[in-house]
Amino acid sequence: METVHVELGTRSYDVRIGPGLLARAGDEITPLLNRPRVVIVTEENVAALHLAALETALQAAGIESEALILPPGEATKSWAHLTQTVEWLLEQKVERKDVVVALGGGVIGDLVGFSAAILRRGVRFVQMPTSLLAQVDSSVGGKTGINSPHGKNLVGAFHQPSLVLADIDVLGTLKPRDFLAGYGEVVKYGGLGSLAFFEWLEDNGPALAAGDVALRTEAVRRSVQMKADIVALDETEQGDRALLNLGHTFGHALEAATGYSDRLLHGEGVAIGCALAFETSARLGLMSQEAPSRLREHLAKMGMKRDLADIPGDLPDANGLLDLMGQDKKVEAGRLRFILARAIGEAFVADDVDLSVVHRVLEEALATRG
Ligand SMILES: NC(=O)c1ccc[n+]([C@@H]2O[C@H](COP(=O)([O-])OP(=O)(O)OC[C@H]3O[C@@H](n4cnc5c(N)ncnc54)[C@H](O)[C@@H]3O)[C@@H](O)[C@H]2O)c1
Ligand SMILES: O=C(O)C(=O)C[C@@H](O)[C@H](O)[C@H](O)COP(=O)(O)O
Ligand SMILES: [Zn+2]
Repeated sequence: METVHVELGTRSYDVRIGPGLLARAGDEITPLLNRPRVVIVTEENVAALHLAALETALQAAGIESEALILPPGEATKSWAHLTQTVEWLLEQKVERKDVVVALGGGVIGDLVGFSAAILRRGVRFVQMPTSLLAQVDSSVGGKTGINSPHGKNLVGAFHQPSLVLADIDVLGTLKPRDFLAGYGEVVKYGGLGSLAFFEWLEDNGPALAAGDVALRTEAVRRSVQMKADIVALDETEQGDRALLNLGHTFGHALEAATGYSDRLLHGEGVAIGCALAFETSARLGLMSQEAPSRLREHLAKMGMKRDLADIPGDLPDANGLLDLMGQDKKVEAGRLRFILARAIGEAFVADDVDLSVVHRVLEEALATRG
């Protein structure tokens, strides 16, 4: 088993990564408990596949548990399900010193983390990420929240988990589309901070997607280590944490444009968004045209969405997409900021981007949709 430590002073915690962690959950969680009881929040798909195993593991360690099972999908990151979750936690008489377990993908992790942040002004929670996306990204770093009709993740809080248990075996039950969406965030790490990691993915991506547990563990470990290093330096995104947003200014606008639906999953939006951010960087003369082409080539080899043409149904025009970007949390004094790059692995936060260039990139990308 691998452990990545997230160093945040009194809010520090470990991320454990490896096969068989679900079965060890009781032993891992016991040291955190004030009494031998936890509450679990999960969703239907994950509950059907993995909740019984978790409950058995907790029972074996003498820990009682109750579970709330929510509907799956991005629409669950909503005011309605936040209310439902918080009211259920209160009904369960969850105390300040108790621990809430979030068992699921990024949707459950974000919703439950935010519920824990506001319940009795803050209770501890453990992330048990079950999707690739949640293991490499959303379970680590403490960004929690829900979506608003105005945009993605617009209501939330920074609330760090007390422990993250990433069981690599549970990735085996993911649908290929969900696995590849998570892979979009993995590629993002290479794109933002490490050409060496990107090259490793070019070599190992297909075997990793095919199910190799050692390669999956290594991809999760390296991604989480990169995120932990950035978060330790800038927990609340005053500066360089924004690099983790590579691809998201575009991606979040596309998710809003597609109604947070199955038309476009978050990780798919991120992959397309990374390609658009690289394309914009190349048009601005910051990087060679070879970089966006190489990124797209890798996404194509993995069988992933990489262009606006890969999104089914209608999309707004370039102005409409730029409008949606106006709700991005990186906006300062009314000005959009983008994560651009000088090369693969060399991203930076750009404050003064010529929006006519972004507009042209979007128009040309939209034109390929026929
Ligand atoms: N907080 C952060 O830092 C952060 C980072 C990245 C993404 N996010 C958020 O995460 C969300 C996306 O996360 P996601 O891609 O995990 O979505 P998700 O939680 O909807 O999971 C994707 C799909 O996989 C299914 N699933 C999950 N685990 C499974 C398993 N082991 N076996 C079979 N099916 C399984 C789910 O039921 C769902 O249908 C978005 O809302 C995004 O904004 C947050
Ligand atoms: O942890 C971060 O910081 C990230 O930006 C990670 C992203 O992958 C994630 O999607 C995050 O929720 C986006 O943040 P937001 O602040 O743009 O909502
Ligand atoms: Zn993301």
